[in-house]
Amino acid sequence: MTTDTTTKDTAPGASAPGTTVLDARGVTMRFGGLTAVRDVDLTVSSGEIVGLIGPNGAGKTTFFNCLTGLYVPTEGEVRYKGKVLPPKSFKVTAAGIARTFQNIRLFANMTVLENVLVGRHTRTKEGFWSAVLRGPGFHKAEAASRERATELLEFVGLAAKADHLARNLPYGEQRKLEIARALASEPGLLLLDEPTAGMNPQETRAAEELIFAIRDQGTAVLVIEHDMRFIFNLCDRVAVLVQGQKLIEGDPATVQGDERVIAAYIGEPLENDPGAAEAAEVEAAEAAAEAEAEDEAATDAAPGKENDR
Ligand SMILES: Nc1ncnc2c1ncn2[C@@H]1O[C@H](COP(=O)(O)OP(=O)(O)OP(=O)(O)O)[C@@H](O)[C@H]1O
Repeated sequence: MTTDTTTKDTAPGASAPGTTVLDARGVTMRFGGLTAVRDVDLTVSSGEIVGLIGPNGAGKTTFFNCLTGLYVPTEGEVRYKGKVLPPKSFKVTAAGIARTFQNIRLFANMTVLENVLVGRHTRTKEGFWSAVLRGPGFHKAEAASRERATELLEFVGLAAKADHLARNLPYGEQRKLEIARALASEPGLLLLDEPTAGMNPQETRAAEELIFAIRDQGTAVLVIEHDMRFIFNLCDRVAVLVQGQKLIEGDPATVQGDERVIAAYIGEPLENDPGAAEAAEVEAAEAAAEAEAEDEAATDAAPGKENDR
């Protein structure tokens, strides 16, 4: 299987290179007493890949949900191509923002091609149910949609599997199919939530190539990922969230070398960290267990000790 990354065509939703497509300002999201995202600013421009990283629970997915209409931010504003986003996810998709999810959400019993066709429903007069139920209106629009869907499957390297059921695809290909389905809505901004989760190194490399190709077609990309090597290799710019706040934003080399980022990832307790006492307790228990194991090993290795195995 190969990914056709040679095409340099411009994507239908693309803007001129360098145009700001996403402009999030002061985004704050509270759940009761918990502030999951606090006062985050972020822009993404056409032709750019931006990474959003941070330790578990840092607020990355919550921030994504604020960009896609799944959540309405408690405070702040999100603009797409200059317009404030509508507070409904299907309207956000229609406006031009598409996403994939941390947990793959395909129609497992539909074919690969049908999954992409469903992704086109925001771009056809026929709605979602028409695509699923194949009503009369569907057949009219089908030819054009089918052609575009086939192009997208070629683009992601799945054309040969168009008639396979989605559930029969290997994991890496299911992720590619999710991306093809997201691209079917002709986005100007693609949000990828952990696109390489569960992938082997080969699949990760293929995903990287695919995302570069998407960027090269003029689509802006914002990606959440825990695989640091992947993110620093892929992104033009990286923003780091820690405890809901943006710690730093910059080019990969700057972010990679920042001591605060390293501290956040290795779990160095922050000042007034409420979890610091528990972390110290766990650390002490681990050290004690390690010392005990070392003592046992030393006793076992002592000369004259009978080997009882
Ligand atoms: N719907 C919700 N209701 C209440 N709390 C929530 C909700 N969604 C997220 N949270 C909390 O907000 C915080 C941020 O969670 P979020 O999932 O955005 O982090 P994340 O950076 O995406 O984490 P991970 O890398 O583990 O996916 C966490 O403390 C989480 O428990």
